[in-house]
Amino acid sequence: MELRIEQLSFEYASHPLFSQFNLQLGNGITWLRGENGAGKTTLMKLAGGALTPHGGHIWLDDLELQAQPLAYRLQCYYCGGDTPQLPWLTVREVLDMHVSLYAGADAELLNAELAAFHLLPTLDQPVTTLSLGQHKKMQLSLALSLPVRLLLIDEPFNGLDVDAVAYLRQQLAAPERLARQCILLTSHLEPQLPLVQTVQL
Ligand SMILES: Nc1ncnc2c1ncn2[C@@H]1O[C@H](COP(=O)(O)OP(=O)(O)OP(=O)(O)O)[C@@H](O)[C@H]1O
Repeated sequence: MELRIEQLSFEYASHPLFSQFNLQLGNGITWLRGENGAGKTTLMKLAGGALTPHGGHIWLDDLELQAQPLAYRLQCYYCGGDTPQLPWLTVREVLDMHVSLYAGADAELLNAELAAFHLLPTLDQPVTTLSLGQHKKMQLSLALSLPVRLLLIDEPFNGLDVDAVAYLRQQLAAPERLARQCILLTSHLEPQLPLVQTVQL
């Protein structure tokens, strides 16, 4: 599996960020580094199809984002620090929506992740009532269980309690996962994970 970004350009109104930018990632974990404001989150959103490039091409294997945007997006999951997109839903409804969107999603696997993160008691709460750390755990439960080829995780360990950090490290480092998924993560601290590549922005 491979993520390929070629000749990418992107700018915010007053802020050029990427010009003729290239990146190629294979299976396993890539650590995306860079100072505050370097563009790490923006790059992850571009790679996940949440932002549209102003130029260039992005492929996941033979799927080109611009040519097959829906099919491409269904092979990615972006786990960011954003607040809930659909604030009127319960936690269960947010999760169900993802399970029904992603073909092959395994509800039992998702349940196991929710249990590991101690989120089962929260399922019927409005998603807006989750704490920051619980919201992160909900997103991480999806990240760890959805059958996607590309995982994009912004600051995976921020806001997590000690047990959750240890659990997440163990899950991300599982050899079976590293062999089948391309994982791009940002972290200001050394992630202490088996890395295949470090990219400095
Ligand atoms: N929606 C937006 N509109 C305008 N400018 C933006 C927007 N989002 C981000 N930026 C700007 O783009 C630059 C890159 O932001 P981005 O969030 O990608 O950086 P980052 O490397 O993830 O930073 P950090 O390490 O602080 O999270 C920053 O200067 C930021 O102010």
